[in-house]
Order: sequence, then C-alpha cells, then structure tokens
Amino acid sequence: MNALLPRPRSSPAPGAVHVPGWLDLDRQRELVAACREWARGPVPMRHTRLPRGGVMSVQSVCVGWHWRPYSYSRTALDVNGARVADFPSWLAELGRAAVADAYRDPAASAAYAPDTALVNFYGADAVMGMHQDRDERSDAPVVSLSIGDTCVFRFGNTRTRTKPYTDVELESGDLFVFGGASRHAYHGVPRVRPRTGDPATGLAAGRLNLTLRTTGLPG
Ligand SMILES: O=C(O)CCC(=O)C(=O)O
Ligand SMILES: [Fe+2]
Repeated sequence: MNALLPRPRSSPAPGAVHVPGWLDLDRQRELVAACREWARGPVPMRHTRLPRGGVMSVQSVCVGWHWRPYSYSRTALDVNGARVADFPSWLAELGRAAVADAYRDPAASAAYAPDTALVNFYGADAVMGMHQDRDERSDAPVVSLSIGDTCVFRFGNTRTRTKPYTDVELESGDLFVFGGASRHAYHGVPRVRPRTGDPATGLAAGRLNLTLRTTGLPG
C-alpha cells in the first residue's frame, strides 16, 4: 500500500461496504492477542475437515458457537468435543460499531447482536473458495475484520459463484460488512499476498480474518 494515497471506502454491491483502515494498530494488536488465546483452546485452531474427507487450507477456531460444515453447535464435536469459548461482550460492541460505521446508521446497529465469531488464519498458500454464509438463521449482517497480509477478497452476487464479482484488496485493519441484499452473496479469498502485513500487529506472517455473525439460534 502507498500510505500517501488514502484508500476510499467503497460499496461493491448493495448492502456490502468496504471501510479501509477501520482498526487502528492498537485494536489490531488486541485482536491478534485475543485470537492467539482462542487458538490455544478450549477448542484448538485447526484445519476444518470437510464432509467428503478433505480439509480447508485455512485454519479456524470459533467463539460463541462452533461452526463446522454446515451447522452450528456449542461443542466442537468434529474436533475435541469441548464447548467453545464464550462470545465476549467487547466483541459484540466492536461489531455494533462496525455496522454503525459501515452503514453510517447508528440506529441500524443498535440491535446488532452477533453471537459467533469465526477466526480464520491464512498461511501463504491458503485460499477460500466462493461460498455463501448461509448456515445462520438470521439475516443480520456479517462483519469481517482483516489483520496481517493483504488478500484479494472476491465479492460476487447471490445467484452464482461466478461473475459478476468485484475483487477488493483487504489490507490489515480493513472492515468489510455484508448484509441486506448482499447477505447471501457468494464470496471468497482467491489469494493472499505474502509478507505484506506489518509485524507490529503481533502477527509475524499470514492473514487473520474474523467474521462476526448472528446465528439466530436459541440460547
Ligand atoms: O477471510 C475472509 O475474508 C472471508 C472468510 C469467509 O468468508 C468465511 O469465513 O466465511
Ligand atoms: Fe464467508
């Protein structure tokens, strides 16, 4: 990134907003530290197993509710059977601030109550194929926070996993929110740009992504 040129916010589709540089360095460091704790347990960060026997190239750990393809539960039955870490109130607060800033609408964000976070770690070769986030029973927006190496985030449409889509560069500290008409848009991460992150975040290499969501599940 050329720091002399501020990157403007953009909206690649209705309900989808990219806010560059939303997290300051201190906030990024706090999030890296929190993710490092969650990665240790009670459910360790690992490559999620897919139903057909493969594993995802990203490593993941969940907070609040455990996600595995393709449902949520409180315990990680596909890992070690432990109950996932509780979803902290400060993270819900951060999610509300993110929605308020992305949509420039404090009222819309007041009711935003995410109850799960999916923490993804991308090594240099990790990617995420085009998919919809559709295991939630709520239409509340998804809040995505990026730290570390820059990636190409491909944001598409609700009908197909192919074009039309927009490629957005997500850098460390960037916020991306997708809700409303884009809540079920296909999206993915075709590539990460190695060694583009600032080690001052506490992340020596790779990319960390947190997505906050509302499961819509009881209890
Ligand atoms: O890493 C990202 O930016 C996107 C992650 C994502 O789409 C997901 O975890 O469902
Ligand atoms: Fe997703």
